[in-house]
Amino acid sequence: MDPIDYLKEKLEPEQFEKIRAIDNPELHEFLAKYIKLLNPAKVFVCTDSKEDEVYIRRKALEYGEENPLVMEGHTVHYDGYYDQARDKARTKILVPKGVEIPFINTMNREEGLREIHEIMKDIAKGKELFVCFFVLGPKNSVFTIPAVQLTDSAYVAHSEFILYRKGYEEFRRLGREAKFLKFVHSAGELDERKTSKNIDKRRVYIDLEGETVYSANTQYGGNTIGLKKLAFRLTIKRAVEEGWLSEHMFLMRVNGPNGRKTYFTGAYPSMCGKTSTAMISWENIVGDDLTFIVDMKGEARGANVEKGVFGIIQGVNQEDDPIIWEVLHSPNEIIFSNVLVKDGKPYWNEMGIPIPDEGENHSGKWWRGKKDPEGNEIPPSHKNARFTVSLEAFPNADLEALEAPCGVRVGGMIFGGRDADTWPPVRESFDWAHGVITMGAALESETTAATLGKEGVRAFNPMAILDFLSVHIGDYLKNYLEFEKKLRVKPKIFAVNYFLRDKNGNWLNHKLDKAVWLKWMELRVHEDVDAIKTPVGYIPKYEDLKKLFKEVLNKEYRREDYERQFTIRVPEFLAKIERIEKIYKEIGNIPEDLFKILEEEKQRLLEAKEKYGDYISPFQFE
Ligand SMILES: Nc1nc2c(ncn2[C@@H]2O[C@H](COP(=O)(O)OP(=O)(O)O)[C@@H](O)[C@H]2O)c(=O)[nH]1
Ligand SMILES: C=C(OP(=O)(O)O)C(=O)O
Ligand SMILES: [Mn+2]
Repeated sequence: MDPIDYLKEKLEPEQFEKIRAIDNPELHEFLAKYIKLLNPAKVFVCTDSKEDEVYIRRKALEYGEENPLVMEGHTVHYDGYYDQARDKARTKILVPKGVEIPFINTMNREEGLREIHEIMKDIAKGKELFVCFFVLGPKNSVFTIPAVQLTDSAYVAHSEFILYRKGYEEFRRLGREAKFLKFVHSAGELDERKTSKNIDKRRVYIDLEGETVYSANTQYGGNTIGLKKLAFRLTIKRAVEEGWLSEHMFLMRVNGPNGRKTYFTGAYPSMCGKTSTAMISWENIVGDDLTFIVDMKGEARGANVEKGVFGIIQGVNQEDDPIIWEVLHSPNEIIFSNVLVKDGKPYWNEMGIPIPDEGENHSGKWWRGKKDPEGNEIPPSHKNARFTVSLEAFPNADLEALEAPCGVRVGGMIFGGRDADTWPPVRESFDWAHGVITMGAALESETTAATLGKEGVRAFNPMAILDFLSVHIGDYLKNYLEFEKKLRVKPKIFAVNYFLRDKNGNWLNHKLDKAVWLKWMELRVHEDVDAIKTPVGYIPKYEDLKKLFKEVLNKEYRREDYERQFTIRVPEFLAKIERIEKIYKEIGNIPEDLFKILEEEKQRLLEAKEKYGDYISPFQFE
């Protein structure tokens, strides 16, 4: 049967008309195929109208995937107890037979498609299926990528309305021209708490060839929100093929002297500080997770892929995060996930106020001391509990930059991770290639609760992107190195580390110190301050930081703190280079420059060691 005829027969006339209004046979074919396969009782098609959005929100409550909280606009959603993070093991990139890509969990495409289609057969039986249209990036711009999402979860659809720009009209405008991404999701059978029941059949399969991602038997946003980490795999591939950058980066404005606005991107692995950095009260957030960077007339221009925040709530407190705190306590449209609820109010770990001793959380009815089946004590909220809210709710959002069709000029790019013992808090690369290789490609970070599995293990994570990489790392790095040649004005590249510890495991920095590093980087982009040359890049001078600590945080910054934080740890740096070299040597197709640049860094470190010893005070280099 012709797809359009099938849709006419299956959908109610009002819904069918919405589909018919989009002149795109490829879309019709896709919809017909998956509506047939998933076999829902009912289909709802979302246009860009307010009513359709309200309908989704209402359905999330009606179907019990969300429950209202006392504050207007607030709801709570729970994911299953074992469905609280990204499932790396069961997330696979589908590739042609025989193809293996280093570090990437791949599967033979035909086999994967067969398996997922089997799992998804009749999976939405008895449920309502939502068909939603969005765009990645600002509308009608060089960044725009249209996407269609099928899901039987009103929670997923609701999250997407908060996080992405509506795209129905864009599909109508583009018609057959739309080169769109496709997402098919089903939460599968739900239990009495409305959480996915068949976790053993949880799958996230990414079909690069068909630009389609399938997600089944899971609800956690990192596994299900199509336009977020699922689309990211597809856009990385497009970017590498087309010569631009699709990155795991926040995008923010740092306010310099005399009203100067400088935009920065920052790539840190999940749970390593993207949202907390972009949210610093006196700077301005444009995005907190995903950024597209293209060259335009020789400038690197960045745009937020999204328009909302799916942020980690643990640790959000009134003192360090006054703006998020205020937003979370105002009648905005917010979905709280996997938090503790008592008397209709949400609570989370480390929120800086007393938390009730019982209530409801991701484990069901909860009381202090409750243990899970593995014997672990269950905290009030899950470590990876989140809030979902639109950027419009934030007084510190730079909404003009958010919607700018040409994006904003990127002045600096930052790489960072959880590193207890090697990298200083902030440093600047000698040039683009030095930054790309020694800061981006050499990034390591301790694993976190954002993915299932053991936490706190140091892991190779180039550009904070390893979990999402869909192409060979060599091709990805070549594209990065090539990108520089398109640029007349090059962003400076920096590395940060918020997570240095002393021998007793105490942090060497406060959570807000990052605000100072940002101001220093802003000055460096414009060469307003000098810096100290070390074997691993430029680091700040003590006097400049002392002044900034006073101005930004009204804090005294002691010489001994500076010295401890910015000591160049030669043995750790050398060990790291060795680990990184070994990793890259074991795989082919790596740009020669990578080994050359690492070797040069090693030689500089060895020379310094000869002269000053293993642990070198920053004052030695002045
Ligand atoms: N010790 C320490 N923890 C931090 C710092 N910045 C953020 N965090 C914590 O790191 C976790 C993840 O931060 P978030 O910004 O949400 O990470 P994202 O996933 O990269 O967006 C939160 O629990 C924060 O409280 C910091 O400077 N120092
Ligand atoms: C949604 C996620 O994003 P992040 O932790 O990077 O904010 C995730 O990693 O699942
Ligand atoms: Mn985040």
